[in-house]
Amino acid sequence: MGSELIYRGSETQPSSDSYSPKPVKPWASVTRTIHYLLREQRLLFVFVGIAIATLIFTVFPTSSAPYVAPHSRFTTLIPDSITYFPIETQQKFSSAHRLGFGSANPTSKIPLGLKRKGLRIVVTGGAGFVGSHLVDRLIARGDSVIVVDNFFTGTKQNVMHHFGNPNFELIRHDVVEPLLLEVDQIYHLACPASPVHYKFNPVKTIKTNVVGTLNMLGLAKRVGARFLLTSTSEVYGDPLQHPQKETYWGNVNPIGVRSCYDEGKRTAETLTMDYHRGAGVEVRIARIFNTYGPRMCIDDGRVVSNFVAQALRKEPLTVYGDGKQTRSFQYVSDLVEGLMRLMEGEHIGPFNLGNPGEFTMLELAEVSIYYPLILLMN
Ligand SMILES: O=c1ccn([C@@H]2O[C@H](COP(=O)(O)OP(=O)(O)O[C@H]3OC[C@@H](O)[C@H](O)[C@H]3O)[C@@H](O)[C@H]2O)c(=O)[nH]1
Repeated sequence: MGSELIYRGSETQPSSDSYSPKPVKPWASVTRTIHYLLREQRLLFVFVGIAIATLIFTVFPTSSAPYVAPHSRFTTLIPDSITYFPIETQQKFSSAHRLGFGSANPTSKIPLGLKRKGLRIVVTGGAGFVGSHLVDRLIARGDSVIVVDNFFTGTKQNVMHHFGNPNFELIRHDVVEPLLLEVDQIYHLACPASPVHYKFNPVKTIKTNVVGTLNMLGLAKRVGARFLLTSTSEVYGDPLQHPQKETYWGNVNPIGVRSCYDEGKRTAETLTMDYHRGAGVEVRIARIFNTYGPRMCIDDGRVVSNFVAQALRKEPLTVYGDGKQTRSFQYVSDLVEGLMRLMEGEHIGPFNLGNPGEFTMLELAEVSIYYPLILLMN
């Protein structure tokens, strides 16, 4: 008897034992669902739910909406060229911007507990006097920095304290040649800035300013990076207004010995604004005034380093002309602070970065006699 209770799967069950339910009418389940929905105003709740969802998605569009440059006066879309990159890269890039991390909107609040995401930043001329101080600050902030420098006026010594840091890379490269790097921001500093250096090879100087800036703007457009041009107070030339405001168009000699730099930077500014208007690149323009500080070469040729070196050597100070020409001077850390704030801020057109006070060269000479003494006492 017991053995008969054991189910033998392989054996065919007698057809008389098999259960055969009544065939289901195909429309029965549909009518049941309709009845269910009509009872207790369930259909009404469904419609109310749909209406609420539609309202939410209309008022707060989701991440599938295309990114619109928040600071652009022309609210242009990020260029299609971002599709050159793998899908993960696109997602990383676009989500970083939408979340407001790093660059998109400095005023947007980062959710509590979420650490600021490090940016990938290229600094052209990053081994130079100003560039190396900027690199120090960016690395300290937690960003990944790629320095691009041809070492014409920059030196490895200025950045060698970062060698071995995984967030730091150094590329020997001249910006007059194109370069493709995947980055979020570009600080474009590469160009000799001291009159002695930029007059050394004027054709190379203007080429660096025009072709070099064109290449870096092309890179910014291609990868959707924000671009900062370091321009100069020299775009005002021999100014007829004091102090110079950004709205002043300047008084520049187009054929003088300084024109390779002055006109080169003016063209670089033009290119920068045209890439913004024409291609939607997010741009910043810093007009940098005379800057001094550590890592300035003693043979830089600019007036501060000349005066300090001469005073240390107890040589007479070389005041050119009548010494009544004026300049405004700023310490390098103030400039770097200004560059970073400008990059993260909203201002798109040119912005003066310099101390508002103006010194004559005669006044500076007096200060310089005492300044080296302070250095020696320390
Ligand atoms: O030994 C010197 C050197 C310079 N000078 C004078 O000091 C003034 C300042 O000259 P600098 O060589 O320091 O440089 P400039 O102020 O002309 O330009 C500098 O500052 C602005 C930056 O954007 C430029 O890139 C940078 O070259 C000039 O009038 C110059 O003739 C001297 O009187 N003696």
